Amino acid sequence: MTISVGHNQYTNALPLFFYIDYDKMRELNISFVTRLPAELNRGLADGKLDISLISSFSYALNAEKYELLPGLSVSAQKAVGSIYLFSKVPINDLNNKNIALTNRSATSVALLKVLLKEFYNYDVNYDVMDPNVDEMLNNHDACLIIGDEAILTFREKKLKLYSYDLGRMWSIFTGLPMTFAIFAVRKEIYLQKQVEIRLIWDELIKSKELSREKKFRPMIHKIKEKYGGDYSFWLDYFNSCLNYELNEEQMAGLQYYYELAYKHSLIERVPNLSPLSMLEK
Ligand SMILES: C=C(O[C@@H]1C=C(C(=O)O)C=C[C@H]1O)C(=O)O
Repeated sequence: MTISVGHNQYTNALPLFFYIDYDKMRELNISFVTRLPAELNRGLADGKLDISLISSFSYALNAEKYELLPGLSVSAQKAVGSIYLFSKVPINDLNNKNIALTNRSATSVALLKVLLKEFYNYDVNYDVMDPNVDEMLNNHDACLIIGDEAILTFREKKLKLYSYDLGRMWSIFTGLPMTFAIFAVRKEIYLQKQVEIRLIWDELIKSKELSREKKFRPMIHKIKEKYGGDYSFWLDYFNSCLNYELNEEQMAGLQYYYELAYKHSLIERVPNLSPLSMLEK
């Protein structure tokens, strides 16, 4: 039986995947499937994927079927650099307005709803759309875009629109980091395939550590060919904005996010946040 691993195609996730030994994985019948976050969330929930980087919000919706892997996440200490609310008007004028949401996210969509309800007490009309800023703003006052599209939009539009980094907003209001994505494995697969899941986890941890040791240099070289930008911009993104750990600090941020999502009826219960301890080194 092949094990299908979900690989997030956005640049933010690259440090977790860049140094994986894909030849070794293939020999072990482990295949990597590259998709956008919303597709990975669906794939793991439907059982098309066995283990995946998924939106932390999606974990809350399916926690009874999943196990959480330790030591891996896509988090931001403060500003995240790729999750923006772009707005025609200042955020203080967004009450009762229309906001378009990217259809590629789960965590950030719920995070925006939490932030605008809990800390601004706004009522907002939301519509989910493809992440094209011009189309989104055609009929809406603001839009939420994540990932590579957000990085490129910020670069092009930053002088014309108000932009709000959701990681920064979360940090200002709560003093906590925000965890956007985590690694989950389906419980039934974990029970059958503990050895292989452990091997995959080792590779992900190795990739995370090597990426940091090499100062993200080889991967930035590749990213620049596709997206431009200079080394210091991308280094800042990987090094200062993003964080790939899942330690107590990230867990505290995630726990509070879930509590607020529950308070505002976005999830039915706050999930249990206990990563698989047997996997720890
Ligand atoms: C930092 C990011 O993290 C992510 C945000 C996600 C979400 O909002 O559901 C899911 C996975 C990550 O890609 C980003 O996409 O910009």
